[in-house]
Amino acid sequence: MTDAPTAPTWAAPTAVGPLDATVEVPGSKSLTNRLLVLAALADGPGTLRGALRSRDADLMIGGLRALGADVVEGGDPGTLRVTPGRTPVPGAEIDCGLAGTVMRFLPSVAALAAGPVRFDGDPAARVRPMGPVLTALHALGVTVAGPDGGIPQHLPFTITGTGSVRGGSVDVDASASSQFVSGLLLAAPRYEQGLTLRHIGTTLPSLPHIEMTVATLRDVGVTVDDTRDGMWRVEPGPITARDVRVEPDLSNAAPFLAAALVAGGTVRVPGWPAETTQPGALLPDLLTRMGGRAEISGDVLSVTGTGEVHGIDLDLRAAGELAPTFAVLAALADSPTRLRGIAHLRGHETDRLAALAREITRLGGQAEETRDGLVITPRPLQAGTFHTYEDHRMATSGALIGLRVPGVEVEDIATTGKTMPEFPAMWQGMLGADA
Ligand SMILES: O=C(O)C1=C[C@@H](OP(=O)(O)O)[C@@H](O)[C@H](O)C1
Ligand SMILES: C=C(OP(=O)(O)O)C(=O)O
Repeated sequence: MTDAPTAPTWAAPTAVGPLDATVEVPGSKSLTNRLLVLAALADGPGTLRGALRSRDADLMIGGLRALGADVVEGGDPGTLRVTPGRTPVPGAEIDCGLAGTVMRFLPSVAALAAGPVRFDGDPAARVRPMGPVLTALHALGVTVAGPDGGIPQHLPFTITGTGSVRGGSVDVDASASSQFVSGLLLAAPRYEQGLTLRHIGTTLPSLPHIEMTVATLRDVGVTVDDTRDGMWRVEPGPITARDVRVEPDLSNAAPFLAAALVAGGTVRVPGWPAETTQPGALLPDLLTRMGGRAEISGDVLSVTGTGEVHGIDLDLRAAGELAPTFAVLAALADSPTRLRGIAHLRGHETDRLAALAREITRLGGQAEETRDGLVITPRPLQAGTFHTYEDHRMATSGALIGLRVPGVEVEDIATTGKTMPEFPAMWQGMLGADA
């Protein structure tokens, strides 16, 4: 196991005392990218306020522009005015970067174009699973081609539409990613017969993210029936243009709130929604189970810790994107932890189960992969490089370990730009230090 970083490292600051910080987190990636897609397919111009500006959001904006939508900043960077193109433009090239939401949400939109639209992304994106969404589009009469013949299972690929999509019924195995379902449902109101989608896999991750898709569709006037488990029916019809405010990204609040448990003291996040479909809604309960105290007062969530962290047995199927934060919390706990239900993390930005096990072990901890998760047994940790594999949540997790363990160097902290470019300054700000 080599320790040589492949990108510059960032010296993670250690906490010198209990925290007392208020951290404003930027807009939700998942909501921003859904609302952008719906705005681009709507019946008139619409506006997003408090939208995330980050690599994933900019890639979504770039993809939608390539498909004919006009997206402009209105005043401040978080205000985006979106004017739909009359029909998606053929001949477009879409760079998905490493964004699951772009590679899984835009093929069903590109299918509405009359002509080819080519998709590609980062080298690391070319191993993320795509097969089920492309097989479904093929079954709905859309031409899908990859470099090797057959239905492609990964980027790159080309979608060639005829100007309209028939729609109808499809079976999709979404056990590798809920985004297969969300991507198909988002464009479905624009399909002639709408869409009936049935999940045929044994497990279904990230159900809150599918509920988020259903809620955002309903908010723009689309009729969705989700009364049967593992089945969704989207009726064809117009998508109403709207002026919407994006909630803060609760998953990106996770490392800051978890910091209160690691360093002791209190971290407050304003703008905490009273109701939300974001999986981060689980944070107050989960952080309490690991030794913190959570309080919601008005729209401010406060988490207070003592520096003591307890191990947990946790099924994170519904909220896999929280797993990196909880894995490193577990490495700093006073008893073992088992994380379950997250086999699909092997297809995230990197194989997160392997990456977390390797990096925790590299610092002297004990973390083992199981079939569907991790078992982490606390051990004293030591200085070293925390490798991040172009994964924003690995980078924020390395910072969290560094609060407690002096001498942690986080490789490529800039990779947090995927969803939170301001992370290094926000982290220093939480510690009361200058960036
Ligand atoms: O639809 C979304 O916005 C997301 C769904 C989830 O994907 P998976 O179901 O692939 O885990 C989540 O992990 C990802 O960060 C965002
Ligand atoms: C899995 C994640 O991202 P993506 O949207 O690229 O799938 C994530 O942000 O944790």
